[in-house]
Amino acid sequence: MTTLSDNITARPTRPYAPGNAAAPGGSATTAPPLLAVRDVRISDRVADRDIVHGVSFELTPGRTVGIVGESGSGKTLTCRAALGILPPHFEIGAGSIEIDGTDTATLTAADWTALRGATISAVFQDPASYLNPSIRVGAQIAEVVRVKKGLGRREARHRAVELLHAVHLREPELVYGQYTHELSGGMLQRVLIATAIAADPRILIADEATTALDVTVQAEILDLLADLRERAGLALVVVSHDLAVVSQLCDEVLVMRQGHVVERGPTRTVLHEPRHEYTRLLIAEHEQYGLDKFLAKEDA
Ligand SMILES: Nc1ncnc2c1ncn2[C@@H]1O[C@H](COP(=O)(O)OP(=O)(O)OP(=O)(O)O)[C@@H](O)[C@H]1O
Repeated sequence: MTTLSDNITARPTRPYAPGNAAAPGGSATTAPPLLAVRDVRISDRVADRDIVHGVSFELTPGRTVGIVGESGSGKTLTCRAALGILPPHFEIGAGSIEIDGTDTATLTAADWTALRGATISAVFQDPASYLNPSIRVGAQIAEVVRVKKGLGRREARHRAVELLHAVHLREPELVYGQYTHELSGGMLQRVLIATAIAADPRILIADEATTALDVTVQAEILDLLADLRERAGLALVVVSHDLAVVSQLCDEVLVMRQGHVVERGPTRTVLHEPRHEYTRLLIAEHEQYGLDKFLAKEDA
């Protein structure tokens, strides 16, 4: 069976060379950033206050940036800004976001609709709330393929089954015909990932995508994301409050607190030699959850 990865790698994309991708922080690189977030400030117009006070990062194909920090620190708003889906009374007050070289400030609503799914996509926590309970999950994926890729019904169905296979769901034909209430949390998260990658995006934002899952399923989903990144050159933004998740997946990490990036750098450096007191606190809090294990693995 043809897998998603086969299909994605077969299409002409910018070259992805794991060894020569940009060093975190953006030094020597051949690939221009797919996503460039430059000193973005996000404000709440109703409350008349700034919520995010200047976030910057660049993401090239095959690379992963992690955003960690306490609840309410602005991680999700930053992602929503990159997806063009800020809540109604929020706005980007300063800075810029470029997706594949295009300043998103110039995009119309129709441009955004075309871009989302096809270039930048996202997976959030609580997959059930993003899927329609009364439509078979496979049909929901097929619909994305039909609308975004312009395939006919039969091809879209075939592609949806391929995608279910690509996210390592066993018996994808069977899963295709199931409803959300028939699937476990881990299966639903895989279905949501399949939906998110259905139109072959180049950037995938995973915002607390594994938070609600038990440890084993979480590890499987993280492996799946890493696999998609390696095989398809996906660029990933991983938002998590869990440093173990970040240490496993991310090349670079931003630590946010109260809307500020208090520390950023290569993941290993930040986690091994934290400079900011808040990062040290986060690390201390996480030690009991097995962060040591991942750090040891990276050192090996
Ligand atoms: N739709 C909204 N309406 C009002 N306030 C909001 C909304 N979305 C976010 N906020 C506020 O903006 C701030 C940043 O929220 P954001 O969701 O980005 O935080 P976060 O770092 O992702 O937190 P968490 O880890 O809990 O998801 C918080 O104070 C939050 O209450």
